Amino acid sequence: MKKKIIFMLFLIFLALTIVSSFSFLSGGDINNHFASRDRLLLIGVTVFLFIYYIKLDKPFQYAHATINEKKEAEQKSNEIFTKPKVTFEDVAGLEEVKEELIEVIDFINQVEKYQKMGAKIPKGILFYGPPGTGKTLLASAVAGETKSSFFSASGSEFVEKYVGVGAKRVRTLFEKAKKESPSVIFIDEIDAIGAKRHLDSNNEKDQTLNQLLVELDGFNTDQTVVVIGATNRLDLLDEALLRPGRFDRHMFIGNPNVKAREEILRVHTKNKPLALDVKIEDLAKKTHGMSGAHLSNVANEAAIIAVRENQTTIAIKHFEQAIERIIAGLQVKNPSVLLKEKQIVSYHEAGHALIAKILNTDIVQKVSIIPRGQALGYVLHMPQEDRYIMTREELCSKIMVMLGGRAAEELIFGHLSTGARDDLKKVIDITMQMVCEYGMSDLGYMSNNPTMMQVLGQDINKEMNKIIDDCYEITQQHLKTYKNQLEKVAAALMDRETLNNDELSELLGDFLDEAKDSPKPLDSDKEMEAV
Ligand SMILES: Nc1ncnc2c1ncn2[C@@H]1O[C@H](COP(=O)(O)OP(=O)(O)OP(=O)(O)O)[C@@H](O)[C@H]1O
Ligand SMILES: [Zn+2]
Repeated sequence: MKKKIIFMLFLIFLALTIVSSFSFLSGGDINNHFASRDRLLLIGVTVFLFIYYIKLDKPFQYAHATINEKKEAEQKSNEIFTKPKVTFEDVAGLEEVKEELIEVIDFINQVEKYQKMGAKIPKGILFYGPPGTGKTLLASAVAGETKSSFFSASGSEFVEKYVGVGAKRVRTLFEKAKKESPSVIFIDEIDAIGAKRHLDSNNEKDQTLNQLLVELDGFNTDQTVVVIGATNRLDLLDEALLRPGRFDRHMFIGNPNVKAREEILRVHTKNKPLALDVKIEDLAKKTHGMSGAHLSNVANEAAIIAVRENQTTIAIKHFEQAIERIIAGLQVKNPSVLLKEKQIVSYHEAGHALIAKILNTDIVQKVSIIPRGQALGYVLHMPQEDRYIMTREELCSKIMVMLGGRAAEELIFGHLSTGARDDLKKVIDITMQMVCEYGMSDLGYMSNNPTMMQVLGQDINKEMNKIIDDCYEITQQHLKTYKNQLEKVAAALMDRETLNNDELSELLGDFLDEAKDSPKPLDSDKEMEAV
């Protein structure tokens, strides 16, 4: 309204200015003092009205919008919470993680019991692992099991263009969660706010992260709020976030093995009419490398295909079509390539595990052919004790374990594959240190000094190759001697996809039964050896 009036006034004054100028140009009296002063006044007022109108139209309005937008951004989403009905029964597989979470659940359910003993509630839990593996599902199951209020947010929701808004939203979220306690706050994609703070220092993001840290440090013991963060990239997170008292419990949520895939498929076909020819065990075998989300998709797609074909039940062919469709979407290789690759990876990992057993190096905690990150399979080692000093023999043993994969492939298939790339990188790193830092070669003492390294380049190479060749030969010998065992382990991996230390020992019988210690719970200190 105001804008309109100003605009009208502006038009009137503009018209007056034009008329007066016109009369002046067409021979009005130049010396008329009043007329000339009036004209100037007219022009002045017109210009003023024009500027006022423009200002009213643009910057004022923008400022207004900014405040509104900012307010809106502050209030956005995260006050909404639910009371999930999901329980651990709906989460298939992931037994180790569920076991660890039971402790947290017990804590929430019986706070007083723990408080009496002066125990503090575990505040921050971090789920990490590939997408679609059930991190969100698991977090809502924790809330479901404890009848807690469930606040779900995504890290990216906190990333705002206005400084302070993200931080304010974090604060409101925690305030609300405390009010609705017991609560579980789930922050997906936590790396969006919790990424390392160095390089691209972004004021708004830093403020948000700082606020999150303040909140994590800030609850009292009488407020039962558990925060679960999830990320696909643990390595991106700022260390401050991972410190004790904050997100100090890290749980890897990986892709399911064959048994877990079977269970997930059972969960997702529970309420679907299946034809008699559907064998879930077989479907599980055909879906190697898929995540829980893919499997839930397979079940849904199969149902859709069956409906489209006017069937009353879902048959195996519908599942097969669904699997093909999802595999095509994933651009995964066709099943026959997949099978061949699975075989190579099985022997490769079996090679690592067997050599580790023979040489009695670190405890093999788990050997698996489930893809993880870039790796097609992996062996998890658990150092037997904290080591600060290693002998030459021990370093050689480490190298041999790493070469075990490649040696097994060569022994069984007669050819080498690209799968040992990461192993070789690590082998080269260790040998380089042995030669150049620890003086463990015929070159004797030498320091890691660039000039010396340049002069001795060729010799260093020769010494390194000598060590690697020697180690490789011994590794091959071992695998030849224990080829039966190698085949046993590889076959078990083909079938079960993961073996823990006990299963491995059982499989190998009395064969060098040295690794008696039972596996310890997962933690981030373990060494992971990629294919
Ligand atoms: N272990 C599982 N048991 C049953 N269903 C599962 C499991 N894992 C995944 N799913 C199915 O996949 C869907 C997606 O899983 P969810 O959103 O929990 O994965 P996520 O790990 O949080 O993924 P992202 O990292 O992409 O956020 C779930 O809703 C569920 O249907
Ligand atoms: Zn390997």
